Amino acid sequence: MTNAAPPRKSPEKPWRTEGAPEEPPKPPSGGRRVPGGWWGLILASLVVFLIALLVLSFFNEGDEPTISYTEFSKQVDDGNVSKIYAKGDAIQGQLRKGRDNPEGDGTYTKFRTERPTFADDRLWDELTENDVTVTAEPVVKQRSLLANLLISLAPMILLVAVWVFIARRMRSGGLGGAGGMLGRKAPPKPVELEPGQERTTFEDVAGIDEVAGELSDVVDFLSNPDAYRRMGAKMPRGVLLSGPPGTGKTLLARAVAGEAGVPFFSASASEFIEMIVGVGASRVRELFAEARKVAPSIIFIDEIDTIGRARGGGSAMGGHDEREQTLNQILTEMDGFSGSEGVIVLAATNRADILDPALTRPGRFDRIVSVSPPDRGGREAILAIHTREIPLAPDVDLAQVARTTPGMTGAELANLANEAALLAVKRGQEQVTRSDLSEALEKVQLGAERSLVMPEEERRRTAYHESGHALLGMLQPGADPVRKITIVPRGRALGVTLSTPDADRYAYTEEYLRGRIIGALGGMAAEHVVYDMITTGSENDLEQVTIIVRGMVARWGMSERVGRMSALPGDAQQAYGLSAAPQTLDAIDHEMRRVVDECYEEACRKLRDHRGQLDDLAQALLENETLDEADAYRIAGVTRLTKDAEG
Ligand SMILES: Nc1ncnc2c1ncn2[C@@H]1O[C@H](COP(=O)(O)OP(=O)(O)OP(=O)(O)O)[C@@H](O)[C@H]1O
Ligand SMILES: [Zn+2]
Repeated sequence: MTNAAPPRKSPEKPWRTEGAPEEPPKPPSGGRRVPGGWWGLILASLVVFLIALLVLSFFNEGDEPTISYTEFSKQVDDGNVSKIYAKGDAIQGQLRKGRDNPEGDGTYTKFRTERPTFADDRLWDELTENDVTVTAEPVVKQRSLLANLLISLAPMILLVAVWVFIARRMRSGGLGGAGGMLGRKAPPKPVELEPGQERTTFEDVAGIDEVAGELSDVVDFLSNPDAYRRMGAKMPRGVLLSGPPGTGKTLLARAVAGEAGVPFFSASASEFIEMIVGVGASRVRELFAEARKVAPSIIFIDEIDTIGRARGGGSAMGGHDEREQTLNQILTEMDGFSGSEGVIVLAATNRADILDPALTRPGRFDRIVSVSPPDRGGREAILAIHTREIPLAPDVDLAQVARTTPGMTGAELANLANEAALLAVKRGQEQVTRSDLSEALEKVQLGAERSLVMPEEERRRTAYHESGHALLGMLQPGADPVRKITIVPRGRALGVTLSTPDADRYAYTEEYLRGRIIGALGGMAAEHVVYDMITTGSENDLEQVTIIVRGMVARWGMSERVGRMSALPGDAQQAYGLSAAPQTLDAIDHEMRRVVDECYEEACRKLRDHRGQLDDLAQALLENETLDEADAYRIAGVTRLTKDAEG
């Protein structure tokens, strides 16, 4: 499906309260790797600095020892000192010839010392009495004219050198000049397609058939460019694959190349960005040149949003100019295609909404293909692909696994299959069984178990916290069924309650969203109702609540007072610098608080009304640690409200 209109919301991840660890947040784009060139520059400056130091020390021979003021005083009294330089209280001096080895430890002829400010001596008189030549100022030894010149000019020379250096890089695009010194990376290498080698095809991609279909004419063109050329037909130059992480965008691009049997060049946009302006652009140039040499071919650029985000938006580090130059170079290269050259650029992003409109203009990435997480059938097919090489026990039902994994992406499913296989190996089995799969699923969904000995008191409180989530989830009409409750610490969480929908969900009602807020507040409410106190254990819950309520009030028009508009920016608007008026922000704040307060009150009230069931659940959790769906509903005495829509 080519999406001109905003895409429907894709099915959401199963939600969990006290969520197990999410993927670690990616660092802000733009600066995601330490640019090699920058290090080179630092190294160069260091070398220059060292040389300067060497030159200096050459002119500044001999380090005088520092002696105590007492000794100095004595030397003066003994008439050993011939002359001194003084600046403030710092004194440098020289001994008379032949008097250089006065008593014991010293073999110095020159020295320095510091006169204590409180020294209440008659230094001047002593000096004159003993015939010492006194010179005030330059404490620093007189240097030759040349050395002085060098020192004063050194920073200037350094600056100019750096400037010339950067300018050269810019002009030569990093190809000539001192390029080698900066450890420039080799241009991206194509993935060779040797006859014997197994190549990725559409067979390896499942669950996104309509997307593969959309790309089939690209394959057609690549495998037979002459036919298109004769007809004078123009192919799209760029196709943008847009979708959440792990949905198989890279896999698809590879499959297109594999199907057509053409070379595949892949690069991640963040690799282009260097601190030094011009390097990214030159890398782009090289990449396209390579691809043209062996055309027809495919260039795949991952994370295109790193360089392709709309201008004027909040710029990340990594240099605005560099990003813009790299982007411009890509656009220029794409404009440069005559369309029949046979180089097609596929790019991937999970943030199509923030892309610079220049990228999606006709003749560039004018075809946007959105890749969504797979539906139930798709999940089953993906599981089948990733268990092709895994011996499955007869009790394994992939359709059933697919039913219990709404929202999971291809990458997550691949991971699930692998985890199950690992478990089977660990247990010394010949085949992967149903129970391996369900345990692997638990691990993937809830996070890995942690062996953590919890004080009894805290275990109890956790049991009530999770029971609060679970009971409210079960009581809420239309809420996602509770699948699992556990007080075994997992990931960063002390306990987890997992709810997943029966069927894939695409849009949400206000009632459902309120239900989710109430459920998410259930943990805190239970602690409040049972212990009359709250703990820090609800941080993650509150984050979820905030995200949902912000959406309801400021983006989905569910508050009368704020009105039917997207008042708070989504990223697209942020990129264009739109933001709400102060009064609107006030109203949003007020409304968000109101909704959350209402939900919290309702959560507490419901838990008080159903205190018996709450106690039963908590007790069962303390005894069993983990409850599955059937147990949970039975113990709470709640009838399952939703029907299994898909199975
Ligand atoms: N539709 C699918 N069919 C089969 N396998 C899939 C599918 N989607 C993902 N996978 C599996 O997940 C892996 C990771 O997917 P891939 O790297 O292509 O995702 P992506 O969308 O490019 O992710 P990202 O945005 O993080 O780069 C693939 O190598 C493949 O094993
Ligand atoms: Zn919680």
